[in-house]
Amino acid sequence: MATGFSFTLAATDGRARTGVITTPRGEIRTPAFMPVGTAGTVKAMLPDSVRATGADILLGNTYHLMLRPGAERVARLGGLHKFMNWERPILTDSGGFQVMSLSSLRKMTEEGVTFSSHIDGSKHVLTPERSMEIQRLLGSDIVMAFDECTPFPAAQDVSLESMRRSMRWARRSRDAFGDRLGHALFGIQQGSVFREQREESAEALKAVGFDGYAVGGLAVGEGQGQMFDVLNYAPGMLPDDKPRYLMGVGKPDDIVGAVKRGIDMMDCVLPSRSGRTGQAWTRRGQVNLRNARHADDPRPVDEACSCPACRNYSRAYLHHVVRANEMIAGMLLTWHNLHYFQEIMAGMREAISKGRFASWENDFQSRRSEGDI
Ligand SMILES: Nc1ccc2nc(N)nc(O)c2c1
Ligand SMILES: [Zn+2]
Repeated sequence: MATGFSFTLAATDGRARTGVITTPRGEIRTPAFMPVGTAGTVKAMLPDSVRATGADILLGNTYHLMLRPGAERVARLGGLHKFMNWERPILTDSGGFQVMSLSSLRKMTEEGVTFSSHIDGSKHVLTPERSMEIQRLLGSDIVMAFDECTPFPAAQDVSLESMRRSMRWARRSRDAFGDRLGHALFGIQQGSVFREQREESAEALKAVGFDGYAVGGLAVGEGQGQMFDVLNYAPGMLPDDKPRYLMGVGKPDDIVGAVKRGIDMMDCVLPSRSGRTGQAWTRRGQVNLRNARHADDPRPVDEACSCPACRNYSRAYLHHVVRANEMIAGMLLTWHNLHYFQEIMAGMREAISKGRFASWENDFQSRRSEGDI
């Protein structure tokens, strides 16, 4: 156990939980949503703005930062926190998922993965040991074990072999991580949509021992129905006194459904990526600001929202700057979306602490009309 890192459960309501992860760089209120800062920036946001939306922690990526500007360079410059001017906790993904989704000329062996950079074609290697070294060089507070995200769909035997390799890599990650005081190492459960494989993976991870446990291998195209089917049992296989992190999720109703099933942490590019394409997520559904019907609308995106975009700008203005492809469009809509996602998390934390999650969820679902509003 890494001292200086701890998780305290404050309340549960059904399978939903709320609590606090304490780290030397600050507290993380759970359930927590992590904005994605892939290459050392949450796109279109200043770090202070990210904090203003209510984020306690953000996510960085081993794959992107090792390729550019390079992990050793970031370390020479004082580490990722100083480099990107974010002094609160950072969780870094371990790279395997991004290698498989972004790089070319990949070759996977028991040792690890060799690949060519999607930026300049240069050759690179990622192994559990190198991934731990990169995340240490970055100064990551929460390090993810090096795994293979089993592609979906996968035949049962293919999934089994993939999961078992990830479990061998989890052991190597733990051994290479050492005991970085104040830093945590999270294991990642695999096993696709196969219950007995999820069970075997959870047992293997518990035998190694981690500071937190992620549910990996989901949000890979299986759809919400199958994801929830797995979440109906997978989180419960993981230790209940450690944080449970669902990777790559998701839309607002995915997030609520995951917390309802026992998930404590999530990350997704959705609020920032969709903000850059003119999409606003609101408590009543999605608003596509590209749509001409907003051209003369003096109202804010959401009257009930206190973010700078809703306080100071009309839909007409946002429609204009989106259509004109002005930078402020991505800035304002990213800020609004991240603010709204954090509002969902704050609402759930409060509801769980008061034993009112069911009525909060009912209210959340009833406000959302389908389609554009
Ligand atoms: N949907 C996702 C997103 C990110 C992931 N990262 C790792 N390391 N492993 C997985 O299974 C992921 C799945
Ligand atoms: Zn807003």
